[in-house]
Amino acid sequence: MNISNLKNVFWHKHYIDKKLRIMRNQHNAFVLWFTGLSGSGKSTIAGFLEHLLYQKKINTYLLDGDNIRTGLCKDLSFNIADRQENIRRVAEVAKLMVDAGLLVLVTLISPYQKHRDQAKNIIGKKNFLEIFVNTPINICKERDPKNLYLKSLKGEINDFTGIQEEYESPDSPDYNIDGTESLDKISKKLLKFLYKRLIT
Ligand SMILES: Nc1ncnc2c1ncn2[C@@H]1O[C@H](COP(=O)(O)OS(=O)(=O)O)[C@@H](OP(=O)(O)O)[C@H]1O
Ligand SMILES: Nc1ncnc2c1ncn2[C@@H]1O[C@H](COP(=O)(O)OP(=O)(O)O)[C@@H](O)[C@H]1O
Repeated sequence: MNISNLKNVFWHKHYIDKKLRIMRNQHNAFVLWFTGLSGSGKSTIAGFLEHLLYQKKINTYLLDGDNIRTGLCKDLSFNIADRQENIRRVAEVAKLMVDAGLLVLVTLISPYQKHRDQAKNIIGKKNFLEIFVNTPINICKERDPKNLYLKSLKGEINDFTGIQEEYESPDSPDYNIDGTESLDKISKKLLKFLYKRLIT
């Protein structure tokens, strides 16, 4: 980023702010950043959890990697620089959504700790929870609902996470999900973890 672009730009503080929105929503707003291998269960778990939260009248939005890559990030590839830019853009959007009073669920592979830390810095440490969907790669390969592991093993994809490209497990995630447990068990435990954090 060229800092000089911001020389003549001034932040405008608006009257309706996060504090007022949180008061009206009656729950806190922050980001749950789900990271894990392809096939680990990120989208399924976040979607299941969002359904439960909806029933409890929690205002949410789910930013899903595959979906975001059809619009906001459709110009980006899977090389390291583009993955970083993908994560940066999603972090900026998530930050706005937190300001809008939402509980934001982000599901991106986000394979590098450095990029996840950058997302945390953009969003703000107190509004960011790193959730590791910890599923062994052999199980992800067995699941392979989109045949992406198969394609990368056949050489049809050459930069697939976990095959040609690395996945760095989080150093110290805020929450660890055993991705081999049932969805029901995973989401009940997650709800319990979230409960006190959602209270205003
Ligand atoms: N080369 C390569 N590596 C990893 N993933 C690939 C690749 N090519 C396509 N896909 C599909 O893109 C989804 C991951 O996109 P993300 O935006 O989450 O990736 S990243 O955070 O920028 O690394 C990923 O979705 P999930 O399987 O849900 O994780 C795949 O469907
Ligand atoms: N806890 C779970 N137990 C069994 N299967 C699961 C579980 N979570 C996800 N799955 C299945 O695994 C596959 C990959 O899940 P998905 O949510 O698409 O992963 P990701 O978003 O990390 O790529 C899907 O077919 C999904 O139904």
